[in-house]
Amino acid sequence: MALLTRIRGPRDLDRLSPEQLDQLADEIRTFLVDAVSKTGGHLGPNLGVVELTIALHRVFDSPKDKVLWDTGHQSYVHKLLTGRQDFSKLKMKGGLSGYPSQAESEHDVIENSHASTVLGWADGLAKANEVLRKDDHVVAVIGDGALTGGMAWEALNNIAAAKDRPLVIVVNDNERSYAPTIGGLANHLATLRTTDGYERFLARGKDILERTPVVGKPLYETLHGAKKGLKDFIAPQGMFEDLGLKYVGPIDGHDIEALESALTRAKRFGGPVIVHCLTEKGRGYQPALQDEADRFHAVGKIHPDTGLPISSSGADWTGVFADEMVALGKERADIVAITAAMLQPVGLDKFAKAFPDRVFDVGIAEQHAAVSAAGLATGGLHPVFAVYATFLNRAFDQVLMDVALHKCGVTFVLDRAGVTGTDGASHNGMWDMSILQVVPGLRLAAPRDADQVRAQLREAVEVTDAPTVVRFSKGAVGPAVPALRRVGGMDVLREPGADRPDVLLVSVGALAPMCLEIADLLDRHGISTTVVDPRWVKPVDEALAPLAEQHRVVVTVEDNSRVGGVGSAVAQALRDAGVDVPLRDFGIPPRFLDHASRGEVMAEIGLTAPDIARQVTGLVSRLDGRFEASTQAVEPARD
Ligand SMILES: Cc1ncc(C[n+]2csc(CCOP(=O)(O)OP(=O)(O)O)c2C)c(N)n1
Ligand SMILES: CC(=O)[C@@H](O)[C@H](O)COP(=O)(O)O
Ligand SMILES: [Mg+2]
Repeated sequence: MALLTRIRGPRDLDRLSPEQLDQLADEIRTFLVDAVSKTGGHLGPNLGVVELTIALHRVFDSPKDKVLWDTGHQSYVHKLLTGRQDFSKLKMKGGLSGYPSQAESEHDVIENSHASTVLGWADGLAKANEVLRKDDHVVAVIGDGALTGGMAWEALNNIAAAKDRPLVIVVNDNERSYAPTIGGLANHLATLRTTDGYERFLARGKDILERTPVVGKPLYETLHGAKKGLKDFIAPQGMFEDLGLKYVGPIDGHDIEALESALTRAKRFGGPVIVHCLTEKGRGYQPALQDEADRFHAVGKIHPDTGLPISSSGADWTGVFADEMVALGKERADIVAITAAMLQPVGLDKFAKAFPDRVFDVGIAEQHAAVSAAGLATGGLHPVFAVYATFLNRAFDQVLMDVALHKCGVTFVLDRAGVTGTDGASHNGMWDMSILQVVPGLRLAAPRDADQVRAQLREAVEVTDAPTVVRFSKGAVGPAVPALRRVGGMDVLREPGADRPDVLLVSVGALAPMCLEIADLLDRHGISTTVVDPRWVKPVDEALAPLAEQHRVVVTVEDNSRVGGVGSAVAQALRDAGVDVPLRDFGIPPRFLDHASRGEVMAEIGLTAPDIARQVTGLVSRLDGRFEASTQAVEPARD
């Protein structure tokens, strides 16, 4: 790492020779494989942008110039070149974030990790430069996958309209999101990729053309003068230029010299310009290149030599869903699946293999996925849209106005719900149960174990006149949590050992084992507890209020924001039913949570059995005190 360790900031790149730059690129790849194999992280995307990042930081002057990354997962090389080379705790508590982070560096302008936002940011920053008469440059790097998101096109529509507002858009085209990028845009990029376009034609022939005079001028200048007509003659430039954006490319994204030349021209252009760079995801690392599924998009800890995972985790929630979808698909020909560019991560790859004609990858387009699902349902099918909980945030209006208002039978399967931890604030699935509470008719299931995932998915796809949601956690699924009996639609998981129970503990989803542990701890303090799993947390089960009435305190525990979540809904249902039992809701505080392991985050926010048991014990003793105090106060009066 002779060169890399000497790079403290982007300007240290300026003095390196072309040979040294190539050596630096090699060192960076070695560093990435070595570091990320120890911690896990986004290996494939970063291996693909090594030369591009070097070139960007040589041509532009960050942080004066703003370099933005969409989605943000490929910013590791940028981190390495901007003074952050300690990757030993990548994505861990106290270590580097897996995404751009303002707290880490002045070179990180935005903190992003939800895709397709960067062109909007760039548009705003470029407009601010114009209004404030600043000459800083704005550069937005966007992948071919992120470019499938509708927000990117809303931004392009604005960007293209201002011909004199400088903005450099680098399209990092590696032909893949996780899997190969799909759709008309992907096809168009493929055409541009293989076309010997105008730029390339001119660049290749420049020497000859400059030496060839035509009517007193070199042919090169003559051709430049002819511009558009000539371009169309050589190769249609397609939609970027038709939109009004200057197109430069395609450029070999692993050739630093070619990249610098293209970026320098783009920087001088004085208007919006697209620089189309061709890169290879997983470049230089055989295990990644051989991984057809996702080119090591995001790995756990791996053996650096083989790329094999260090430990294979047991059955996970996603896998349970994946298998049940295949079973359902065999039973019902009307069930179809939708993914927003995450076929494998959400477990729909098995369904796709079994029923290739019944799965739709819509690109990184959650809003469109929801509306398209409404169309599929109206057309007579039952769509299951499997998506990470945090990414459904994007499609709230579509769930409300298209799916729910139209009473469409669409099932949303929310993977990675609750605290996910290491991906930081943006990836925790902690808002779904709040935002979805307000959707009329929507029913939401939070299965507590694998059996319940299967059972509740089946119940969900039976619903034909409303949206249904099934949400589950990230990672390994725990052992089955048996029910003792059913009250209404709810499972009683633990009966109180007393005639007059103290606490009704309402457990949400995967937190069932923790709630049983809380009940055991309370038992040791003489507090008797019923633990109930409502299974369907929206609407609140009608049997809950009568059950609550038999207890002295209701406690809800959920891995969702405390604001507007299940606890709030239960409190409202009890009020509506005229049940006056004190309620204490435990959930995630309404703040953005720093990256750390799931366990560390849960401990930090007090979502652990000992923490909750301590607080409930305090609450019950305070109630006891109040009861005794009011008895004492009343007694003298009676005398
Ligand atoms: C709104 C949203 N949906 C889904 C994702 C998950 N996701 C992260 S990266 C990625 C693929 C990005 O592809 P591309 O932009 O081409 O970048 P590459 O990894 O190929 O470099 C997806 C789907 C996300 N981050 N944000
Ligand atoms: C950048 C992004 O949004 C995804 O790549 C995400 O980080 C993957 O998360 P999982 O590792 O939980 O699949
Ligand atoms: Mg890509």
